[in-house]
Amino acid sequence: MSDTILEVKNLKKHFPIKGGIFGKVVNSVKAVDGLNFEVKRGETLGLVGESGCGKSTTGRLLLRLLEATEGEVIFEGQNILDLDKKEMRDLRREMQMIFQDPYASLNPRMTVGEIIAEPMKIHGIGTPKDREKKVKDLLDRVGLQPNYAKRYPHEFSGGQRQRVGIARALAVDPKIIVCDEPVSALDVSVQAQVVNLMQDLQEELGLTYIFIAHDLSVVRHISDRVAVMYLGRMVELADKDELYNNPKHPYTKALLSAIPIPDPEKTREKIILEGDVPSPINPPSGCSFHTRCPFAKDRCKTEVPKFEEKVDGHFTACHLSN
Ligand SMILES: Nc1ncnc2c1ncn2[C@@H]1O[C@H](COP(=O)(O)OP(=O)(O)OP(=O)(O)O)[C@@H](O)[C@H]1O
Repeated sequence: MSDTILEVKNLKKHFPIKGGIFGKVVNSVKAVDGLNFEVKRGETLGLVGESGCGKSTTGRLLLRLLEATEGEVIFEGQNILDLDKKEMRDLRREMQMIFQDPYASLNPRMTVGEIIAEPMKIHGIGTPKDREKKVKDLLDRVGLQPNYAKRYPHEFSGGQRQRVGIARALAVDPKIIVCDEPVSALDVSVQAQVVNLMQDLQEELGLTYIFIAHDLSVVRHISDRVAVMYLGRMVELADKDELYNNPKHPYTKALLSAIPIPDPEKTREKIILEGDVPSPINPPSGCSFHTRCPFAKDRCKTEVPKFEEKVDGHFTACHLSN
């Protein structure tokens, strides 16, 4: 079995912007603009970056909940963007998603048991009795009482609802789960419990996670490797300790400047981000970060830096890093 479970090549999503009375396409939002990376089997790849950099769009493209404008998403050797509807429906079993807002993503009119059983029903897995048993097992596995199956989402706390969301994702025995800000809406104390549960499940079931989050401390805790996105592109990707201890891209350095370092002996270069994030409708030429980069040179204004492996496993897209 290959070590790589997912491979992404030149992935793009440009949302058209229509204008005028004829609704002609006048421009586009370059939400995702040429991603190239791999996900290793059994790892957690963290995906971070400021609001609007394209994290959620990337997550949705990987599961083909959104159609890509260009590129390839290769899951276990097969480009999923080439699959027809039926083939894609079968493959969805292998790839699930956990959402940020566990309340919005759970149907309030269905019992928790029905919610968790629904993906199994859709994929024609088991008899009603098998499903009932699996629901109870799953509730137990995510730390909820099996008799909660009869209750409705509004009867649960935020943390419990997210546990239900996790149980629903696990119901079809997926290999990979895209977790889109799964703990951002929860209280800090509950966040740790849910993250720990996710780590235990990963170990038990050999799951692969893509973990999207704003919070760099949470990402550091759960991830094996971390990728940093800026305006639809990846600017840095490395093992988490390497990324947090030795960031190479000025944008990563700026993001990390804001979080405290656990080791008081160490200091971190402070890089202050200037200005607002430019629009993904008309991103800056060259390196799209050059308008906010304190080190930008002339070359950065015109030449798009390649996303390259500069040292073993440490990728950066910056003309100035080595
Ligand atoms: N359906 C859509 N139509 C047009 N533009 C969109 C659509 N969905 C997302 N966008 C735009 O694409 C860009 C990337 O959005 P995305 O939600 O992927 O970012 P994000 O990094 O997940 O942000 P956040 O952390 O705030 O969720 C944003 O500029 C957003 O406004």
